[in-house]
Amino acid sequence: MSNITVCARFRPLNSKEKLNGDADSVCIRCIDSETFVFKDDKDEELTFSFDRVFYEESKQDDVYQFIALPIVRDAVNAINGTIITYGQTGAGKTYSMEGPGILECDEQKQGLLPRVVKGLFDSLSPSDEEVTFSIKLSMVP
Ligand SMILES: Nc1ncnc2c1ncn2[C@@H]1O[C@H](COP(=O)(O)OP(=O)(O)OP(=O)(O)O)[C@@H](O)[C@H]1O
Repeated sequence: MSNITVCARFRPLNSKEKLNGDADSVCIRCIDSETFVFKDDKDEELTFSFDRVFYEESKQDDVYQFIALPIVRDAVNAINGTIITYGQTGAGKTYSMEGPGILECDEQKQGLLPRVVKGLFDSLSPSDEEVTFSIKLSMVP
């Protein structure tokens, strides 16, 4: 796998979109876990491939396991990693990163940030007394 992993995630329709009948205009057709077909407004079909495509039913943990866990494992070995979300407003960037809320108690709904913090501490080996870890957290308000 290359050093850069690029994924696409589709969120489910929200209640307003369902009421509007937007389900009929969904223009994405799943091929497999790496490829989907997008039908444009001229009914032309375009095929897109990514390292992984997360469809509507994808779980927060699926996203964590594929995208973030390798980075967490590398971080413990002093290898830098970055996760960037990109998409139009309402696409689901915050949901993927934080979950429905940063203080979300339902573990299944927790996004990448709380999972990464937990994964990081779970990955530190307390048995090796020769190694010390320094963990710093900074946030841009
Ligand atoms: N995978 C998902 N499953 C369920 N709900 C989702 C999912 N992704 C997003 N949502 C919901 O869709 C709405 C918009 O998502 P979110 O706020 O994450 O978008 P955003 O890309 O961060 O938007 P903005 O750029 O405007 O901040 C929220 O109500 C969120 O809970």
